[in-house]
Amino acid sequence: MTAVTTERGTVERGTVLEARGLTRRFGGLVAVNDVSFDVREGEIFGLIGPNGAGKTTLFNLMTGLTPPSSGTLAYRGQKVTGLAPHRIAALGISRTFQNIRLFRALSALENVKIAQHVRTRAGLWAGVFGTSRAEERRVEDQAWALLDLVGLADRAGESAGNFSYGDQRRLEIARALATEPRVLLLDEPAAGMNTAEKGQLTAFIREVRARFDLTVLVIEHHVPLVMDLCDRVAVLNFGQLIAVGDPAAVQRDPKVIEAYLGGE
Ligand SMILES: Nc1ncnc2c1ncn2[C@@H]1O[C@H](COP(=O)(O)OP(=O)(O)OP(=O)(O)O)[C@@H](O)[C@H]1O
Repeated sequence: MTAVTTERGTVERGTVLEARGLTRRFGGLVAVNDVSFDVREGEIFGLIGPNGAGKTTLFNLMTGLTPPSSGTLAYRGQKVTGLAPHRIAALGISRTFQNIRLFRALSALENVKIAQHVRTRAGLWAGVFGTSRAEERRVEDQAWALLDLVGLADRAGESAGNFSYGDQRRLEIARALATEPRVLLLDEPAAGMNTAEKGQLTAFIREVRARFDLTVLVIEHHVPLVMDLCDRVAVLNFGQLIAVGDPAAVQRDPKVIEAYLGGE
């Protein structure tokens, strides 16, 4: 058990995710190389590293999109490596993507409602038996609440493809939250955001964590944002984990400085 300080105060929390020896090879390239770390319940855990370091591949291993060559990931003590992405999502691990994956022609509201169906009975049976009115109303109300949370309720009827990058990223977060996750993985949430939007992102992610009692993992290139936002930070370089710890200590770590300067 570890003490974690959140908006709700300091509490003792256990380990949510345990990565042990996660490795992924693509031909001769070892994109993720024997990576082990723990993520504690309720923390915001940053994943940084130079381009091509293996950050997205690690998220793909954790969410079942890419099977590991070796190694395991356990979620609350249960091994999840080997499970299909939808099974991992149903256990409570949800994510956004570096390359936004919205249904561009559909409205913001429809995008959130579709994501919710991963979780609802309606999702399983709607195609066969139709959906009950009460269920449909619950899905609709929850979708509106999520759009309100991400500040897009007044644009619920607009096509997602019309939104700015920043708004699309917020809509992606609403979609990820619609699956009622316990762990949320954000792949470069600030990418494409303007300075004002980036400035609001820290408060927004913290609010989302508190509201939904989440554990958050975030891949982010914008170092000031990572340092401000994260409780702990892990650094990947050429697929290997070279540092894990509190943001200030990681920033001072000679191995980390070398990795970043070496890449320039
Ligand atoms: N499906 C794949 N097939 C072959 N090589 C891949 C595949 N996916 C990733 N790679 C390679 O694995 C390495 C790690 O890529 P990855 O996208 O995980 O890095 P990253 O740290 O997320 O990079 P960035 O910060 O640029 O997004 C890169 O060399 C990449 O080219």
